[in-house]
Amino acid sequence: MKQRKVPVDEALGMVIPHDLTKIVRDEYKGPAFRKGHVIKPEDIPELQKMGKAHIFALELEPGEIHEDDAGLRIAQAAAGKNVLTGGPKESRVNLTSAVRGLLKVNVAALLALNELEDVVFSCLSNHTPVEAGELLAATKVIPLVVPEQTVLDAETLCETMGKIIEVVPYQAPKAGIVVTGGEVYHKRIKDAFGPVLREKLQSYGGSVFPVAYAPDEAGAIAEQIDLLADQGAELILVSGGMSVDPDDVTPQGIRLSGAKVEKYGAPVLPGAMFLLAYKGEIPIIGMPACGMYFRITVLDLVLPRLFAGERLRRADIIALSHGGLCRNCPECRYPRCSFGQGGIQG
Ligand SMILES: Nc1nc2c(c(=O)[nH]1)N[C@H]1C(S)=C(S)[C@@H](COP(=O)(O)OP(=O)(O)OC[C@H]3O[C@@H](n4cnc5c(N)ncnc54)[C@H](O)[C@@H]3O)O[C@H]1N2
Ligand code: MOO
Repeated sequence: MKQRKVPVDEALGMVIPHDLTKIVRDEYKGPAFRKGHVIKPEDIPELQKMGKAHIFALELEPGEIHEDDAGLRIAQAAAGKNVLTGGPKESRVNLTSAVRGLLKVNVAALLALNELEDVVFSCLSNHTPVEAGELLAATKVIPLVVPEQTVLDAETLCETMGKIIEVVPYQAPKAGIVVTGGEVYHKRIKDAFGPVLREKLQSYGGSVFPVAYAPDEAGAIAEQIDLLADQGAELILVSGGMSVDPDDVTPQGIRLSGAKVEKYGAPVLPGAMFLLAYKGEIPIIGMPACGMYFRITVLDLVLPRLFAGERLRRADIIALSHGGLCRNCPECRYPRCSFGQGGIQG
């Protein structure tokens, strides 16, 4: 790269090669002059007021690439399904989501990309639920000019290791709910769990069968699970009876329905007594009573992934331990917080 230093008062008609940022009394004001701006007579005193005695005209050598073009090419190489790339802005390129869904980060490829000299790619944590239009990631190169080989290496990496990020839209499985507990079944108290679970399922766009009820008997719980499965439920939540009382028989009921347990006990708080099983292809969740009392629980880490079509295993539940402790903030800002954002899961 060659840079020609030109005194500002001789720069009339020249092209500003990159954004010139104005800092007023230590306050960042954003670019005063955009890259590509052609200097007009009235700009010269303005540039001098900014303290610029010279501007630098940039001449790229063969095999070199400007930061804006490099950032754009890396962003385009990294963007998987449902990820949009914007134009370079102050030399960084933002990647946003085209849809509502689950962000998937190819963690191994992300780390390899950031190993490349002068490349930075920064993103939200793996498995973050995101909205359409939401900022997912940003990328840039560090110097003003990089060897084109750096960009070629980034492009090759995204071809061989896979795209860095994608967003999987939520599918809309038909879901069933079995509310357990003799006190509710015998109508001694009003069901407060069913409506909470129904609303949560519907928030991902799913349709929900009418809530089924069962007393604290494993056989009766299994029967309701079987009935829902026969009716075509593709996901079943079973509430309550998940703890250590003698009448907490929901895990037994789930097993009795023929479901195979992946994990009973999640390293997530709230949600420790959570259970995930599969009856054939149908995920069956045993949800402890905390799901009724707390707005955000383990269910909010697991449901978006099930709605995105993931088959979760024991190891996936164990991986939730990193970031699995809710701070129980006075004002909940989930998912804009560390809950469920360990980021180590591949
Ligand atoms: N000694 C221990 N006690 C508890 C433990 C433990 O490990 N050792 N774990 C605690 C944790 S963590 C949780 S979470 C809860 C788990 O509760 P369960 O899922 O077993 O909940 P239940 O016993 O069925 O109910 C608790 C409470 O909530 C009421 N309930 C339940 N379902 C409904 C409903 N559909 N509508 C209205 N109210 C409902 C129920 O009547 C009970 O009062 O256990 C901790 N304890
Ligand atoms: O399953 Mo419980 O969340 O730890 O309250």
